[in-house]
Order: sequence, then C-alpha cells, then structure tokens
Amino acid sequence: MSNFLSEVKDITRIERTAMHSHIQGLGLDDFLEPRNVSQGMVGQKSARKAAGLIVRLIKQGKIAGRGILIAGQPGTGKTALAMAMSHELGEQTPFTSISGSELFSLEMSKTEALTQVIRKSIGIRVKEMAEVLEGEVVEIRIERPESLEGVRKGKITLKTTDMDSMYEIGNKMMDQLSELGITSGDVISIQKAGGKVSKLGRSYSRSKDYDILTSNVSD
Ligand SMILES: Nc1ncnc2c1ncn2[C@@H]1O[C@H](COP(=O)(O)OP(=O)(O)OP(=O)(O)O)[C@@H](O)[C@H]1O
Repeated sequence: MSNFLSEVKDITRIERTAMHSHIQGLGLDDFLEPRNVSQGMVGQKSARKAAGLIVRLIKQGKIAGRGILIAGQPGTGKTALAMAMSHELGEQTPFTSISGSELFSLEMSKTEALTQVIRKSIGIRVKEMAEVLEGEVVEIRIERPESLEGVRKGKITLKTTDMDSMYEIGNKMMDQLSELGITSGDVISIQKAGGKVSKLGRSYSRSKDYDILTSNVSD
C-alpha cells in the first residue's frame, strides 16, 4: 500500500491550468468571427480567428501530425489560446501543459521528455476497466499448515445484496487481508484480474462494533 501511495506521489504534478479555468473556447461565431466577450475570451481577435481556422482544418482532417508555434510576449495569452483550441476540439482532445525548463535537462533527452508528455496526454484518455467483487466480509478462515512444508489454505465469505458466496483465497490475498486489517463486517472490493483488495468501509450493521463515539465503549 505504501509503495502504491509513493507511486501516486511521483506522477502527481502541480498543473498550472487553474488560471485558465475561465477559458471555455475561442468565442467565435459560425463564420469564425470573434465575439467581443465570449467563452471566457476577450480581445486577441486576430489570434483567436487564426486559431479557429486551424481548429476547423483539424476537424476536417486537413492537417494532421503537425505542430503549431504560437509566439508572443509573456502573459499575452498563448497558453489560453492553446487551451481554447483543445476545448473547441472536444472532450476527446486532452490538454497537457509543460514548461520549457522541463524539456531542457541533462538527465533526459528532449525526445524522451516529449514522449513522456505525449504518453501522459494519451493516458488521460485511457479508462481502466476492472471487474471487481464487492461485498461485506462475513468470515475469513485461514487454515495453518501442520508442517513447515505445508501450504496455508484460506477461504473468504462475502455477502452481497443478493447472497453469500465463499471464495478460496491464495497466499497473496491472505497477506493483503492481514496487512489491511480486514475483519468480518468490513466492506471490501477485490479486483478479479490482479486480486488487489481495497477496504471500502464497514457495513452499517457492524459499524458500531468499534465505533468510539458510541456509549458502548468502556475505558
Ligand atoms: N484573450 C484572452 N481572454 C481572456 N483571458 C486571457 C486572454 N489571454 C490571456 N488570458 C489570461 O491571461 C493570463 C495569462 O495568459 P497566458 O498564461 O495564456 O499567457 P502566455 O502567453 O501563455 O504566458 P507565458 O508566455 O508567460 O507562458 C491567463 O490567466 C489567461 O487565461
């Protein structure tokens, strides 16, 4: 679990997109003419119109595999234009922002840095589908082997809204259950493919067993 958390920390970066949260599009009419104030955009009319033209060409499939260089003084709206273009291209077009200093490094080639950013952008669109078993733990039974060579055998009974089902569990799953401190009354999910266990909470009927706020608790 701790490894998993540290991995998450590694890949989490502070994105500087909040300052553009007002940008919802290029604010153009059907003839690509910029409206005065529209979709969070104001001014920069010729740049917005040019960006709209590029968006139209992309949507028509007339340009692909090309980059666009937007040049200008700091703070004049280059990132805002890029973000507006990604909005115009629809939800399927991810927006990923990087700064120049991330590309120029002694540790990594520019190609590698760019490849990572592209992978990240693609990753935004990948939805992971996992089949899971979810239910309240009724009982965990682990039979310890009598000899050192013997293998542990385990069974878990899960209660779902419809029924109770018993599953045989392997060593890895037994270790996970004990690491997470799973006991009867916990509501858990188990990923069918990898066997990853997650604790979702405690069942309502057993929730008072360890509830320190109730009057049942003695000193
Ligand atoms: N035409 C515009 N309409 C509304 N808001 C804008 C417009 N242009 C820029 N902004 C806003 O102004 C701020 C600065 O713009 P932005 O960060 O896009 O500039 P930049 O050219 O990318 O800057 P830098 O070169 O420093 O990266 C942002 O909050 C952006 O959303």
